[in-house]
Formats: sequence, structure tokens, C-alpha cells
Amino acid sequence: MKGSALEEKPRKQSVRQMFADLFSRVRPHWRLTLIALIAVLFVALIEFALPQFIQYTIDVVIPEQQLDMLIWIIVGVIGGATLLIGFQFTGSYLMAIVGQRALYTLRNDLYSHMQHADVSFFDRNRTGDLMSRMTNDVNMLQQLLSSGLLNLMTDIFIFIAISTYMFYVNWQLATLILLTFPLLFFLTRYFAKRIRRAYWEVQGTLADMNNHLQDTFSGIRLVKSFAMEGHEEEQFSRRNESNRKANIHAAKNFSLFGPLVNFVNYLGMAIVIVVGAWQTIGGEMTVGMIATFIVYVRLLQNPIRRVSRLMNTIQQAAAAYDRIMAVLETKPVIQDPAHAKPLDIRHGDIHFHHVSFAYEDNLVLKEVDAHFHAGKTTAIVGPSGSGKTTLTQLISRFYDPTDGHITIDGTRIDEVTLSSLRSQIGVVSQDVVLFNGTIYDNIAYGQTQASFDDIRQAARVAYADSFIEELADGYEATVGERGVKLSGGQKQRISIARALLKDPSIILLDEATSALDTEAEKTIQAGLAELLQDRTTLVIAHRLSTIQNADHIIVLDEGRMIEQGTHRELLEKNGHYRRLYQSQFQQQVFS
Ligand SMILES: Nc1ncnc2c1ncn2[C@@H]1O[C@H](COP(=O)(O)OP(=O)(O)OP(=O)(O)O)[C@@H](O)[C@H]1O
Repeated sequence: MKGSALEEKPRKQSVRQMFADLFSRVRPHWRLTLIALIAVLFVALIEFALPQFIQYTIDVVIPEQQLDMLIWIIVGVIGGATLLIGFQFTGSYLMAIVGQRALYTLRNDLYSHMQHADVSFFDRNRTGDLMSRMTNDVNMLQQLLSSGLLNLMTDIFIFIAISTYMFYVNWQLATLILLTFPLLFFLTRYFAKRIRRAYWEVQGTLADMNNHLQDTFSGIRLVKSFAMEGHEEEQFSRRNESNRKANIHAAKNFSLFGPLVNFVNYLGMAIVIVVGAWQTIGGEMTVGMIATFIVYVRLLQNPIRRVSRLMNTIQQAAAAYDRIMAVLETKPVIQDPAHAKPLDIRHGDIHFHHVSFAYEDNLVLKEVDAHFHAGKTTAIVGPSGSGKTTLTQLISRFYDPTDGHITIDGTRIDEVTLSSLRSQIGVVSQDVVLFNGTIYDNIAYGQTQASFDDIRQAARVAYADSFIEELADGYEATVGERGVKLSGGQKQRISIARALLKDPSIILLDEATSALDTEAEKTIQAGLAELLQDRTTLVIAHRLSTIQNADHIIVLDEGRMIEQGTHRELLEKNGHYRRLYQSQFQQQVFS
């Protein structure tokens, strides 16, 4: 098993690549985007046109005392401002729609990618972190698309309109103002890098907080039973503090960047005042033109200031995009091979051929040659950590052997489709996983065709029907998050019913170690007996009766299969099994 956790550092995924990706997601909605852009173009034109009233008023209306023009000026300004409302609303509403639609597909892609990721991907990455990538990071991109890019377009249009006008009216003054721009350019580049790094930190610390929340909320009983509330508060506070510090660090850079940009803009204003006054005295400009120029320099400041704010959003989004791409770029190792056929299980004979397996560098199974007979029950025994669970997980291809291969009825399992393989394997494990839904949904999970009668029949055979019927809502009763509203034995029986409904040819059973009362134990055993009948079963055995009743036993020790045979044969061998039996199982006779 190869691979490592998703990166902890920014990868400098180029901003250009992010925009290219976003662009391809926006393209299907080009009509809405085009209307939004046209609206934005009008916004820019109106914002540009309104100051012209100042020049006209100062240079024409006041000197020529055209009082009757004032009404038209009011109509013009208020009319323009009203149109501005309409166009601004249209632009921002439509872009919000486009942003939501584009990111809806990204979030779906991301989820679908994660659903198909290897089990080892989830071993390596923490749930809170993955959730954070799905939610916060995608939201960041959404913000950029919906509001950020719209502002950018408005600003670009305004910038082009104003600078063209300035050059047209007074190119010398316009050139002087534009000379300040390279300074802005360098400032922007310098701060972009710093702000981006800072936001990577921010998002990383946020994910860390999410991880902590996920762990402690889902493990709240553990926290309380060890009276660790205070400790966890401290731990949370520490992560919260890292997040605060990272945010403050980002804010420091950002707060410095804004005023520096402002300073450069005031430099521009100083140039207009001095050079403009000079030219007006020399008769080359009018007072109205200076006034309009000053308003325009101010208006130019808006795009630049907003671009600086947008840069903040872009850097945040780029950091988020990096984190999303890190997920999207991990390729699952375990997938359907080319030309895979569905697995056709006739008997259910499972063979391990010289199978070795390592988690990263930890060799857990070593050259295992084992045969699990069709329709029979094989108990796997061995000390804790000897590789029993891992061995069963290789059959479902949750992991692939590092060496050797596995066959079912002579067909290599890595040559058939994953869905056909997994759909014929039932897993019943000691930690029963139930989703927050009704009992019905949990039994029917994965069996969309099943009728209510099928489900009820499965529950009956699993000895679950009687307790379900006693619940006020019966099969429609909700089980709570992870099934908290049910007892351990009830959860077990539901999971047996679920496996029965699936009707698999192979059963992988991790026997419960937790002590249940004898009554619950008896019903579970009865249900299990129904489930295992005539199916190839691998059971990680914890109970004496299970190994005694098993058709075959294999003994693992430090990843090696050291013995195999029936209970009697193995006892007679007087080897590892006998010692294991004496140390682990024999006392059960008396318990
Ligand atoms: N997802 C994993 N990632 C890395 N190492 C793992 C993983 N799961 C198990 N291991 C390691 O592999 C070894 C075998 O674990 P496995 O769970 O297969 O043993 P086991 O015999 O089932 O143990 P137990 O009886 O205690 O459940 C152990 O050393 C364990 O630390």
C-alpha cells in the first residue's frame, strides 16, 4: 500500500490554472454569464458617465447661469443612479447563480472522487480535514466566482473607460498618473505571495479544528467517561488559537497592503492637483476638467483598492483550490482493471496464493498460502495484531496484496469488477456501522429492489423482527447517529439482517468480543447460524464455540500462517494453536 497524506504545504498551484479550471466550469452557463457581463459593462459606463455632469455644471451651467439645465442634471444623475441599481442587481444576482451552479458540480465531483478513493486514502487523511476541503474550500471558490470575478470585470471596464477618457482629454496628465502603476504592480506581487501562504495556514488550522470537533463530538462518551472535558477544551483552544494567529498573520499582511495601495493613489491625486492646477493656470485645462479628473482618480482608486481586496479572495481561493486539487489528483490504486468481467461465483472457493501485504512499510501478512473451502466456515485465530482483520479485508479488495494474489473459484479477484466482487461478499463486523436513518433504510442499504416483505423476512431470520415490532415506529423508527438509540445486540441483529438481505456467497465475520447478556448472545448466534449456512465464511473468532464448530482453522502469528487444521487436529499437534487455545479460549469454558 503506497501513498501519503494530502500535503500540508501550499503547492503553488498556479492561479492561472485555477482560473482555467473555473472558466471551464462556468462555460456551460455562458448565456447567464454573458448577460451578467453586459449588465456589468453598463454599470461601468454609468459610473464613468455620472462625473461628466460635474464638468458640465462647473464649466457650462455655472458660468453661463443656465438654471433651467439644473433640472436635467438632477434627472440625469438620479436616472443614472436608478439604472445602476438595476444593472448592479442583475450582474450580481446572475453571477451568484453561475457561481453556485459551477461549484455545485465541483462539490459533486469532489464527493464522487472521494467515494471512489482507496480505503487507504481514508486511513491517511483525517475526516475533519476532508470535510473542510468539501465545505470551506469549495465555498471559498464560490465566493471568488460569484462576487470576486464580477467586481473584477466591473473594475476592468471602469478602468478601461476612465483611462481612455483621461488619455483622450489630457494625455500628459494621464501618463503621469499611470507612471505610479508599476509601483502598484510590484506591491501586488510581493503581497500576493505572502497573503497566499498566510491563507494556506488559515485553512489548514481550520481543518485541524474540524478534525478535533469530529473526533470529540463522535467520541463524546469516551471524553466524558475519562472526565477529559477540560483537557479537550484546552486542546480545542490551542487549535483555535493557531487559527486565530494564522488569521491575524493574514490580516497583518492584508492590512498593510491596503494602505500602501492607497498611498500610491494619493500620489496620483497629488499629481493631478499640481499638474492640473499648473495647466489650468496656463489655460490648457478647465476647472471642471480638474474636478472631473480628481473624481476619476478617486474612481480609479476603487478598482485598484477592490482588486487588492479581490487579491485577498483570489489568494484564499488559490489556497483552497490547491487543497481541493490535492484530493482530486490522488488516483485510486484499487479500481476495475481494463476489460474487467463480473465475477461469477459458483462455489465460493477462496485461495490465497503466496500473499504478502504491507501498510506503508509495515509488513503485516507474509507469504500466506491459504484455502477457504466453499460453503464451509474457516476460523482465523491468532494473537492481537497478527493480521486477521487485514487478511479478510484483502478479499473485499479494500487493499491489494503487495505480493501474490487471491482467487475465488479460480478467478483472480483483481481481474473482475469491484462491484461484482463486493456485491457477493457480506461483512458483519463487531463495530456495526448504521447510518442515521430508519431501521428499514439500514437493513435495505444497498438493496434498492428489496420489498418490505423481503426486509421483514431478513429481520425475522436474524431474530430482529420481534424487537423492531415493539418499537413505537417499528421499521420506520430512526436509529440515531451511528445507531446510538439501539443496544449493541440490536445493532448486531440489524447488521445480520442487512447481510441476509444481500444474500452474499461469502461472509466475512469479525466476531463481537464485547460481552452481551446470554439472552442477546443466544439470539445473535441463532441469527448468525442462519446467515452462515452454506456460505463460504471467514470468521475472526473470539469465542470458543465458534472455533470448535468451525470446519477449518488457520492460525496466524506475526502475519504468517503457522498452522491449520480442525480444532481436534490442531490440539493434537501440541503447537501454537494449543498454546493459544490454553491462553485465550480455554477459560471461556468456565465463564
Ligand atoms: N489501516 C491501517 N494502517 C496501517 N497499519 C494498520 C492498519 N490496520 C492495521 N494495521 C496494522 O497491521 C497490523 C495487523 O493488524 P490487524 O488489524 O490485521 O490485526 P488483527 O490480528 O486483526 O488484530 P486484532 O485481533 O487486535 O483485531 C497491526 O500491526 C496494525 O497496527
